[in-house]
Amino acid sequence: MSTSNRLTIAIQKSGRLSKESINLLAACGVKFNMHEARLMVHSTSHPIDLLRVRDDDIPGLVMDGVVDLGLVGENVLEEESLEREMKKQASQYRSLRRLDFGHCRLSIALPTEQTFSNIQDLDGLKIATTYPRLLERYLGEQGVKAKAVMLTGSVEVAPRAGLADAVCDLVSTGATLEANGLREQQVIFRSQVQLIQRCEELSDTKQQMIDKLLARIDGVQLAKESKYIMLHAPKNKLKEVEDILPGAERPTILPLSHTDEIVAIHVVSTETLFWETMEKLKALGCSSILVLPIEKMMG
Ligand SMILES: Nc1ncnc2c1ncn2[C@@H]1O[C@H](COP(=O)(O)OP(=O)(O)OP(=O)(O)O)[C@@H](O)[C@H]1O
Ligand SMILES: O=P(O)(O)OC[C@H]1O[C@H](OP(=O)(O)OP(=O)(O)O)[C@H](O)[C@@H]1O
Ligand SMILES: [Mg+2]
Repeated sequence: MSTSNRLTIAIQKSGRLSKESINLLAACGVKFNMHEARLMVHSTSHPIDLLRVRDDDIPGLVMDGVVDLGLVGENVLEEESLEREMKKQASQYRSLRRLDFGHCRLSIALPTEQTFSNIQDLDGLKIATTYPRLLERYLGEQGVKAKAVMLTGSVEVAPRAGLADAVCDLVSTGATLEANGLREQQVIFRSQVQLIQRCEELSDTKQQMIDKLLARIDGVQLAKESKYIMLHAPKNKLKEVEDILPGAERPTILPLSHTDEIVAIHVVSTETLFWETMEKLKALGCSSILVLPIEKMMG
């Protein structure tokens, strides 16, 4: 695989990260004809192949140099790194970008009725988790002597099933913990998706493709954070308007037909335009205030 000039990217086959991984590539202009059953998918627009696997396998595939790139949560990435370091296996990779999806945290949770005042209360407990290395590292740092019990799924039922006293699992909204009578007590790791690359030098062709992809990813991320703001403003209030517009250091000012008193202002802003600011603009005499999403950006 690594000798060909086709770039290989490992993504999660089906789960929390699948859709957004595909969407990110699509937003970068890399197109695929997805078929649920196909584990290897060739891009129809670029010499890029997708390998659709379980997310747990992605860090290892990159670290072993089987694929060139991988999109994976930092929780899985760090767990695999620690595991491999312990076993003295290859654990190197290059972090290319942190991406704005798959945000979650790894937290220790106890049954709601159980009291918890500080981390030492975990001493002597059994904690069920899919991330034993991350948990053991945290407990070690805190000097807590608790036991990690490895479960690959349904971690939240462990206390009720009598398998453990507590859990250490991924949390986003907290709904899963609540539904299982558990209360989040301590965050031990915060995670989002990373794009990673294997360490060995790649051919110039592949590296150029990656560099181009990264520039596009940056453009997509920037566009996601930015808004295009348009409004009509009284010419004699321009200074006040510019002062309250977020990120409006160099706005475009355009004349309007049939009037010398009003101009159009266009500005790209990476900050949120809050309702309060829009109301202030209106009070200054501005009108036709539009806030539009941006699809792509390049500096
Ligand atoms: N509730 C959540 N909100 C946001 N991101 C999450 C959430 N839960 C998990 N994630 C992130 O998404 C990744 C994949 O989660 P998912 O539940 O799909 O994994 P999985 O069940 O282990 O799937 P697989 O079958 O691929 O092993 C997690 O490793 C984490 O990085
Ligand atoms: O705090 P919440 O918003 O409830 O999210 C947390 C849940 O999300 C993840 O599971 P997922 O729903 O992806 O299913 P899985 O465990 O079956 O993979 C995670 O393993 C938790 O169980
Ligand atoms: Mg998994």
